[in-house]
Amino acid sequence: MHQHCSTRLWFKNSSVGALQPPVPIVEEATPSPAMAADLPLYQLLLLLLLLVPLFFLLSTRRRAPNAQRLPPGPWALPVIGHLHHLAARGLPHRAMRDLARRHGPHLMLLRFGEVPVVVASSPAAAREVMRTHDAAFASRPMSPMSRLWFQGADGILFAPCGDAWRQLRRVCTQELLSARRVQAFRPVREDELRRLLHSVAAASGRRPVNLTESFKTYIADSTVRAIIGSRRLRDRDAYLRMLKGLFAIMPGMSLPDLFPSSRLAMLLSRAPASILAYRRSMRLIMDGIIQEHRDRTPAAADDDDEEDFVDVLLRLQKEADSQFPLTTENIKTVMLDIFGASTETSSTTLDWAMAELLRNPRTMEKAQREVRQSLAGRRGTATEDALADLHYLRCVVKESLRLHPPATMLVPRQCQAPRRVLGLDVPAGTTVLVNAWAIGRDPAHWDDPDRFSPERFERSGARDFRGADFEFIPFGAGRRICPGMAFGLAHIELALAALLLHFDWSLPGGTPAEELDMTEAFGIATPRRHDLWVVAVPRVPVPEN
Ligand code: HEM
Repeated sequence: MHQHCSTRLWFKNSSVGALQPPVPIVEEATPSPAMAADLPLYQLLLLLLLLVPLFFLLSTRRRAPNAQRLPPGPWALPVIGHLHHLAARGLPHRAMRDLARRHGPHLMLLRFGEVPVVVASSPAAAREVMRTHDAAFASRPMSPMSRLWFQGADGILFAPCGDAWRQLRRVCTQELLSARRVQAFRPVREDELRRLLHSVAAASGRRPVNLTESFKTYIADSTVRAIIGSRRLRDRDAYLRMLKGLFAIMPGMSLPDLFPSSRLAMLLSRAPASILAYRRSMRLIMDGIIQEHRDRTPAAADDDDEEDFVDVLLRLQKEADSQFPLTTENIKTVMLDIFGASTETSSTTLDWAMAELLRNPRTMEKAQREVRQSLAGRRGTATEDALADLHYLRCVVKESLRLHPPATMLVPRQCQAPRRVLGLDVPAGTTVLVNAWAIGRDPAHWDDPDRFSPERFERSGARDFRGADFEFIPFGAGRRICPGMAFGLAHIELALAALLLHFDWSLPGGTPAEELDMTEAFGIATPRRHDLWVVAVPRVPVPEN
């Protein structure tokens, strides 16, 4: 399949395809049969050389009714395909937006090594992929490195669409990340928030605080507590380092993933050995956690609301009917999936939101006014009951996710059966990326798209991110939409409200707001290039307990 697609693509974009038949020149150069008889041999050969490609071009055109109409794309090189276009243009979501503007504003076909990739860059194309043809595009590509990592226990995040994924998706939406379970973890969130506030308060007024690091700790500790019931994840820092290293290999850009049919790529690349080493070490940590949970007295996990994710998964493993048993390997993958999907996305969103507020002091003032008026007298701090009244704060979070969706290109999908999308053919097996970042900044759908303006979400009928408005899709849409939205937003809104309530904020050394560097870095959740160092001045005392 790959072979077939890439061959077509190369032909389509090769110089033969690009230089359309210059008809007048061909007509001038085409002699009559009588003339041909007088021509010397080399001129005849030249004529043949001109006519043969023309013949093929016309015969392809005549076959047009049955031929595939593939999405357009820029010119490709042999072997590497379009990778050079990306290498020359900085971060992938920006490079692909720029390429799409010139070559395929809705759909664009690229080739990464051997792998055909379609990029959807408009709300119309995103709607086709994630609503009209949702079932056909609901799978994920399984690259050689993913296969090595999962070894049959695919989990949920990167799992191809099938019965095993469906079962785990149900476990996620109905058990692990249901509204009731998110609510049950409220004391954990509030406790971790207190730690965050105390660490900021301890430094405030005296030295700048690294908020980027504080956010990472807050989200990671709260997520770990939800998963394993304790913040004592053995080898936590080593684990986080491994996760980072793993995500640097996994997004399909290693040599074996770019050339899946090549054994040489597998032999030359260091990725397979790294994947296996990470797999061994990370699963060892998971084994320890699972064993501890199995060894616990049943009474310890008796109360439904006290269960952590591992308790739930082990309970379901016992209860599950035998058609799709929940294997221990699968439980480990789900633990890793949830940790990986939750931590970077939520902490990066918090980081961007605070950075935008610092860069836009009037917006910061307005959000603080709302928070302080609304929370005045309520237990002296931010609690989750109060969040429902913070309409402007919610708009701040939405605007931040519009400008800085952590998953800029969502999570890759794969086309399972050939589909015609907006009049163009997407062959089965094609990887599909949706450029959510470009869609959120598209001037055809957003006024002044690069400006941070939460007010745009205050208007009635404003867009929402729950998968119905395809101009705004930071959590994706359709059957693979993020099931952790409520869990993530609960952390983000609570922390923002509390930080705006208790402190006033400025940049170290009196740096003017507009000089805050907002450059993005390459990373699994597209973080800011530099950590966010800030000065916090206490306004409302942080309660002791
Ligand atoms: C700001 C926070 C977050 C953002 C922006 C985000 C974004 C996304 C996106 C774009 C996808 C892919 C959707 C698609 O393919 O259409 C996704 C999938 C997923 N997310 Fe999130 N996410 C966030 C937080 C979380 C949290 C906190 C959790 C878990 C606690 C989580 C768990 C998952 C899982 C398990 C999937 C895979 C779903 C599947 O493939 O069926 N996410 N997320």
